[in-house]
Amino acid sequence: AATHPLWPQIEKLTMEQLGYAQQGVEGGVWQLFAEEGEMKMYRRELEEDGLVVDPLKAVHQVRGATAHEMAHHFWSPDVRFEWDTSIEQMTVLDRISSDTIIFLQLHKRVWPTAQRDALFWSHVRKIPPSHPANGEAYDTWIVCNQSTEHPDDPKDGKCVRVDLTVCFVCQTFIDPPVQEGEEITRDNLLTKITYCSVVNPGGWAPASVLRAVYKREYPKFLKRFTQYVGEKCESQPIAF
Ligand SMILES: CC(C)(C)c1cc(CCc2ccccn2)cc(-c2ccc(S(=O)(=O)CCO)cc2)c1
Repeated sequence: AATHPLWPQIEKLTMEQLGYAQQGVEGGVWQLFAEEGEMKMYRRELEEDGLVVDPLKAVHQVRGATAHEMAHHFWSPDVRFEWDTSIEQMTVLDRISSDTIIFLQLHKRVWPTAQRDALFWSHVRKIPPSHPANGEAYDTWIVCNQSTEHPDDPKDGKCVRVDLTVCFVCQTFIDPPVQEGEEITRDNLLTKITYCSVVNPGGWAPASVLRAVYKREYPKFLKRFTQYVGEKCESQPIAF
């Protein structure tokens, strides 16, 4: 896989997105627009040639599942339909390697906008702790989704292509800490999640509609996804 032509871009963007996700939301740049329990969703108002592109950053923390389990289920094509209610069709155009897939997905139409699709590579990777000394015991996991081209792109012009850059970064902490030799149970797992997305809708869509979709859909999506993974994993052995 390291020889694939996309590899340098995948490597570069994944590490850039990791840095971006780990930046705080201080400084007044980010506007808190939704808060539900541990989940906080921020956005920046940004328009590109009259289109709403509003970068989004959501932070959440959940108990009972690991960063590995969260990232795997976010990346895996096998379970995409179980949690992502915004898509109508999904095709795996290419498997670049065991951790990188090229997806083509058709999203459900959102009235009154035209139907949209997305073609992107999706890469999942674990990042070893950078400061194992100060108790940062577990790996950080990241999924990075980036729009790309592909020879099998149907390009039938039937719908509008969105341009997206998405990253989903998670890290697990053992909280409360367990004593030496004591078994870690799912009750000890605390996973912090940062979800960042910049999606150019790719064609005319009223700012009011897009912003309404953001406000409505994104909080639901992240809550639904994390609940789905928690329920799916609760009876399984813990995958760190
Ligand atoms: C609303 C907007 C941000 C522009 C938007 C519009 C549409 C297309 C559907 C749609 C929605 C609303 C208005 C028009 N079209 C899709 C997405 C989108 C695609 C992918 C991902 S992902 O995190 O990679 C999970 C894999 O599916 C998240 C969001 C976003």
